[in-house]
Amino acid sequence: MITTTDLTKVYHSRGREVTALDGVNLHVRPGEVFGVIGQSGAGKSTLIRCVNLLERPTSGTVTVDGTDLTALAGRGKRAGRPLREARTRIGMIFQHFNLLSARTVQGNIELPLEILGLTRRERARKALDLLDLVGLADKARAYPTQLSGGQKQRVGIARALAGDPKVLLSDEATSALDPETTRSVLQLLRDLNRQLGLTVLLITHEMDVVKTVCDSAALMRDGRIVESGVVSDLLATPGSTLAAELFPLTGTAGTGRTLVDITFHGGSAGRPVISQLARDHDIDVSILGAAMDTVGDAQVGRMRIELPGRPEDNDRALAFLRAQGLTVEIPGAAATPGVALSKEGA
Ligand SMILES: Nc1ncnc2c1ncn2[C@@H]1O[C@H](COP(=O)(O)OP(=O)(O)OP(=O)(O)O)[C@@H](O)[C@H]1O
Repeated sequence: MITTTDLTKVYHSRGREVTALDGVNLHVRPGEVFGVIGQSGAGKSTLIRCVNLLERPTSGTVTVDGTDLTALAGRGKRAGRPLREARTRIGMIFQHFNLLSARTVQGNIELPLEILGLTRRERARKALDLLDLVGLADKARAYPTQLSGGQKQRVGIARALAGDPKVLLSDEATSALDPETTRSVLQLLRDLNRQLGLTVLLITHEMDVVKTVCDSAALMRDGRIVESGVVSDLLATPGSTLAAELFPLTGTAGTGRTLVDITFHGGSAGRPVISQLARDHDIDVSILGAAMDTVGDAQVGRMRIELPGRPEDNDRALAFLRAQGLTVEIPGAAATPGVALSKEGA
């Protein structure tokens, strides 16, 4: 649904060149929620602004729903008609909502519909339908200042859906919201994704957002995508940075002992594997840390355990864990990226 090929953006600022995007290849499949995560300055905002050509990339291409946007003329407010039309099919929501304070909620949602040339009656009907969809049917006549942050973002979402887009871009849409409101807005995005088949590309600096709502994710650093894939595959990939950051584990091994990181997913998350390991192999297992959560619809988790003896003394125990369908890693040992993990440039 969204493909970027060798996307590069170089800014020229005060006689200096800043490479914000450095050959980004991204592939977002139809109907998925795809999260791009990275620290401040990694290039996330630039990427999302290049995807709908608010910024024109220095080189590379952006294809959305089969249209090569980079082949269409203009950019930002000076976009030519074909690009403007293509952009009406791409909705966008923002961290600070970007609502017009002088317009009512309904007036804000009607704005893109005015640009699309709908009649007053058509606009009103569509805006009220959209308000219903985002759970704000009773706020049509309110002004943005009378709304909470979560309600403002719901209006932003309704406005973004006015052009019946197939794609929704979200630029840190929950970063200004408290945790509970964040959860309800993410749930709304998930519902819309399922109900309307909407493809969502979101950027965030919060791992929790990826965990809660994303089917796939990419990690950005210094303008490059350093890791990407389906979240559940990443979790099962030894050496994945994203997996380690989604479920951070701490704890170091005592001398002559073996640290083991185990990832549980699918059916294995509910089985008493550790007690069986201790019983069947007659060893003492120390649990140093664990994190269980629901990713997408599946229970997943990671656990760091310590076994007596060195790794070579624990071959049978490690083989037992692998035979249970678990992903097993010895921290510090050389990682072998699995096939599910695409490492750019590798
Ligand atoms: N208009 C601009 N002119 C010059 N440099 C820019 C411009 N916009 C972004 N940059 C630079 O490009 C790099 C990537 O910035 P970008 O805003 O895309 O990162 P980000 O990951 O979204 O960070 P944040 O989460 O802080 O917004 C940074 O070094 C930034 O300073």
